[in-house]
Amino acid sequence: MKKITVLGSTGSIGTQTLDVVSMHPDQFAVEALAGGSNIKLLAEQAHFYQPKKVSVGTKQLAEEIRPLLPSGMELHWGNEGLVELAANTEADMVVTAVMGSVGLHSTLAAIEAGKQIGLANKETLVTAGHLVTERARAKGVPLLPIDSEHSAIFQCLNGERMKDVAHITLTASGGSFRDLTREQLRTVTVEDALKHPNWSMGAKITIDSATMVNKGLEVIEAHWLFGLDYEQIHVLLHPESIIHSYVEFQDTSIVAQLGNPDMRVPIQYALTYPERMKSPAKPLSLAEVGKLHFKEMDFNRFPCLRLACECGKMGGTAPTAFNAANEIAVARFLRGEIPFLHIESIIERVLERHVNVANPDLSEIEACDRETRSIAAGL
Ligand SMILES: NC(=O)C1=CN([C@@H]2O[C@H](COP(=O)(O)OP(=O)(O)OC[C@H]3O[C@@H](n4cnc5c(N)ncnc54)[C@H](OP(=O)(O)O)[C@@H]3O)[C@@H](O)[C@H]2O)C=CC1
Ligand SMILES: CC(=O)[C@@H](O)[C@H](O)COP(=O)(O)O
Ligand SMILES: [Mn+2]
Repeated sequence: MKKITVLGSTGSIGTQTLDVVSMHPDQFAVEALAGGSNIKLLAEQAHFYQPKKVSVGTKQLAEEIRPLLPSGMELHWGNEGLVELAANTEADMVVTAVMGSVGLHSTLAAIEAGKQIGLANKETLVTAGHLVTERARAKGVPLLPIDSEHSAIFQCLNGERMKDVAHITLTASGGSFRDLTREQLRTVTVEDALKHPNWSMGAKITIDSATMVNKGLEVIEAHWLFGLDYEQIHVLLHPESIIHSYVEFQDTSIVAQLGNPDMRVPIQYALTYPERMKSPAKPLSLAEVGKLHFKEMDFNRFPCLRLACECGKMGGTAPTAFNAANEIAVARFLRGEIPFLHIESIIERVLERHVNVANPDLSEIEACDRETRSIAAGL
């Protein structure tokens, strides 16, 4: 039995991770579950999966959930709760599925405790990729990608040598507004933005997909996961999200990973790696699909992708600032405080002011994250 801890168990990735666990009850057991504010769902999960520890977002929520939990179940809260569940259990793997750079400390704690990481929380690698990958290397801990594009690349690279890779291509659906002009983007609503054409995901990543920030975060994530130069990481528009990403080798051979858009496949691969098991996902029929479409990425239509790549290349605290500005701007958009196009202008203005710190340590990353959030909230 592989013991799994899920941080962010009440979210889109978290619930699908638990679906995968339920599909293979003889293979997986749940060791600990952390949610944020959805205490009703977390309590249900606690009764069903019987984890040893549970954590919620705040002390107040801990008081509210206590009577709903099985008696005697160990309960934690806040960032300390996430760290406790990440490090102090008998889990073999920690699935990092909280949203945002709040996941950084718990990911580092899980690595220090020698846990395998099933990595969905891409913001962690964007905000502090050099620290996370250095600690994972030092501890001999694998970072197993859950993000669909990175899982695809990981699968394409199986048994290959990195020196044979010419470049990789991350595919992008184009998001909710892919057919709109920039002029039309001025008046789009939150409701429209939350309708992703292919994937059902949490609110923040769905907005990131519409701004193309998601692909920018994924370029930086790929840089750290696969140790590739930014010039070797390409992005291609592919509206169907059937080819999840691909690798081109020095001899011009291309190896791609395909499937219907269903996150349970990459989640399960991270959990079972290097083995494969049956999945409830619908098998892909290329005959039914008929045609696939591709288009060059337009960096003027999607300026956030250009900004993210520039920050990635710059390194230091630039990606930290990019990520923090985006997290605040998206939260403000979702609350109805700013129009859609202000997400990118907030990121631009934050970056204009940003003073880059090269090779930052954890406290410098935290300071940049905190200060950027405060600036972005005031713009
Ligand atoms: N959804 C997807 O298909 C994909 C997601 N990802 C990445 O996976 C991560 C999760 O995404 P997704 O599942 O969509 O997001 P959701 O918003 O659906 O879920 C986020 C989870 O994190 C919890 N959470 C949020 N803030 C805190 C906090 N401060 N403390 C503790 N828990 C917290 C939420 O709890 P609660 O709801 O109880 O408040 C919820 O369980 C993101 O980094 C995203 O980029 C990557 C690829 C695909
Ligand atoms: C499912 C997944 O991995 C998301 O990150 C997805 O990639 C979003 O789609 P686009 O960013 O391509 O719209
Ligand atoms: Mn993705």
